[in-house]
Amino acid sequence: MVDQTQRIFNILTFNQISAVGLKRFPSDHYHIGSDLTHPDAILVRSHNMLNMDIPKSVIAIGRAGAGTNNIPVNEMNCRGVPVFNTPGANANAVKELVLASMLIAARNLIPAFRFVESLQGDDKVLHKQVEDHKKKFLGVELPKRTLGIIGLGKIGRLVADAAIKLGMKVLGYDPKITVESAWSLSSEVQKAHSIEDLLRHSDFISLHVPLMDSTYHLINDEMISYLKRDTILLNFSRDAIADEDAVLAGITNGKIKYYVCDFPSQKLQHHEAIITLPHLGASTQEAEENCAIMVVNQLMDYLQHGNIINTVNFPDVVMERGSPYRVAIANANVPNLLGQISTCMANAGLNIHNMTNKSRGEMAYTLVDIDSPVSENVIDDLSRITGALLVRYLPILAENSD
Ligand SMILES: NC(=O)c1ccc[n+]([C@@H]2O[C@H](COP(=O)([O-])OP(=O)(O)OC[C@H]3O[C@@H](n4cnc5c(N)ncnc54)[C@H](O)[C@@H]3O)[C@@H](O)[C@H]2O)c1
Ligand SMILES: O=C(O)CC[C@@H](O)C(=O)O
Repeated sequence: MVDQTQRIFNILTFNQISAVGLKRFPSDHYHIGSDLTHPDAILVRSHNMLNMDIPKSVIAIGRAGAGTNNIPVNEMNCRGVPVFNTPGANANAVKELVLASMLIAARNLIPAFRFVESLQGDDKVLHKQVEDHKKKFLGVELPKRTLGIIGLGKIGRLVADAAIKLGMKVLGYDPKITVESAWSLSSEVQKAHSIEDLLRHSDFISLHVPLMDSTYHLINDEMISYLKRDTILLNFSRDAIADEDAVLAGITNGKIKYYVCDFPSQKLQHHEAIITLPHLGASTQEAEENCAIMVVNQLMDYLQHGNIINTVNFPDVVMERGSPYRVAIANANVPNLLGQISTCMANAGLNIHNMTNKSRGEMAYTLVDIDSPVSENVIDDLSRITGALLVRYLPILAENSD
């Protein structure tokens, strides 16, 4: 029996994870490194894990950020491995970059800057060139213009708030909006009847949806055909949410004035109407720290106590410890699993102190606190139940257990 406060957890890191977060792992019980061979958990940002062999030892993945399209979530479902993320922890950073991008595009700042950089001659020549040519960079102001926001989650609603404060009208579209988002959304955000409605009536459009099958090429030729002329399109979500060929055609036919996005590609490079940034949305000191702290706290709570908060594949399940002997079971959401767990424990003469079970789609998760120690045989029996994907015994025996 391994006391969870005594054992060592190995955490494999991909990408640069803020030290402010990493140092929350107590160094006597957590080994952190980028070259560990038998990791218990992986900490990642944007590293592409889709075609990678994830060691069988991995029981959790923590994404220090929002998007999890770089992680094989379905494969992890089959293994009963939760994929954590950090909702909202970098939302303000993205919001600020979206605001900056709207202003940069509205005032033609990139071509204006390039123009000034290209000038040659003394100050007198320079000043003349500036005054002769500045009309080419005539911009527009934001108040009273309409910003259409697709996706009103953690980022979309912050962008909406900020745009309203700048005097813009905001149209929002999010058919899957959560109750929490709807409550925190400004009443000044107008609901678009459809995505076409939003596209037809916006001067600026900002995308804030996750990349999934249903959002792949959400912005395509047809959607671009609905745009007004000279729309400014902002994509700080993911590259594949907008079809690059459709965007390029939209620029050529005058529908799109600027495409500002966080995801460079060869097709998008060296184009006057395209501003790409090197995936900078979450790259602020504050966001990196917030994400790292949040994901590390969530991982530790899961590894030591089995609690689950903020995953993309499991329900939130948190139970205060009612006894030192806890079993955590990640299971498929199928009938009679709880009955089989209880029977297995009763057959072993174990008394259940407290138990919780929740499901989300195909996945479910069960925490059971037992009044007495649980033998390895019982854990083996539980693991053999059809649909039980990952069974962990998490006893805390030390006096000072936290
Ligand atoms: N550029 C960056 O560095 C950066 C940083 C953070 C997040 N992101 C990207 O932004 C995305 C959104 O982040 P978030 O924190 O706001 O996530 P979130 O989960 O809080 O919000 C996403 C919203 O999109 C909505 N949605 C889903 N499908 C939709 C559809 N077809 N049409 C309209 N709305 C739809 C959801 O209902 C949800 O409200 C992330 O998934 C990630 O890909 C990028
Ligand atoms: O980690 C990053 O720098 C980017 C994170 C961002 O794309 C996200 O989805 O949260």
